[in-house]
Amino acid sequence: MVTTVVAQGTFDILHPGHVHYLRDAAAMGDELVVIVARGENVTHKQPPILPDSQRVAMIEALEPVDRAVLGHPDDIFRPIEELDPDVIALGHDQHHDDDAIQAELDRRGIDCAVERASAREPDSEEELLSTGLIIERILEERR
Ligand SMILES: Cc1cc2nc3c(=O)[nH]c(=O)nc-3n(C[C@H](O)[C@H](O)[C@H](O)COP(=O)(O)O)c2cc1C
Ligand SMILES: Nc1ncnc2c1ncn2[C@@H]1O[C@H](COP(=O)(O)OP(=O)(O)OP(=O)(O)O)[C@@H](O)[C@H]1O
Repeated sequence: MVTTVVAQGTFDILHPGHVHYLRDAAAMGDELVVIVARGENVTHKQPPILPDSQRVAMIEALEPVDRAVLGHPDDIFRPIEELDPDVIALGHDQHHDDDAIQAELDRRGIDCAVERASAREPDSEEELLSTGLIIERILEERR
């Protein structure tokens, strides 16, 4: 039986931390589907610069990813119901509460584990493993 893993995030300006996360998530099962957050739903930090369709296309082009889909506008569990994954791989710093997600999966009758992916640390002082930090660097150096 094929096991499906779901990863999710904004993925605005791509960097090696994203690749690490998606490789880690892919290693948790046989196929990896990525739910890309709608820009309108990214309210806990600055919204993405790049449009939804461009972020989906870039994630789908990455080697560990089998499929990328744009998230639902109102109900983040709707795509999960449709995809029926075996594992949800949360990013190491994603603000979602693991137990709350597990409780909602149970409530909806979805048999799925919730795991945390590992973090990748910068391998040099110059490396920027955060979209927010890349944008800060651009604003500092390209005014
Ligand atoms: C299990 C799960 C499912 C999600 N599904 C959606 C979705 O359908 N639509 C959406 O806009 N965001 C969805 N999100 C939220 C975003 O992927 C994301 O967590 C957040 O908006 C972006 O912030 P981040 O990149 O800091 O994680 C989901 C998150 C989780 C944990
Ligand atoms: N250095 C990293 N190591 C491992 N995972 C990462 C790293 N950076 C981002 N991720 C993961 O990639 C996913 C998408 O990240 P997101 O789009 O929020 O980018 P980000 O670079 O963390 O952005 P920002 O720093 O602006 O919040 C999240 O699940 C996050 O945990």
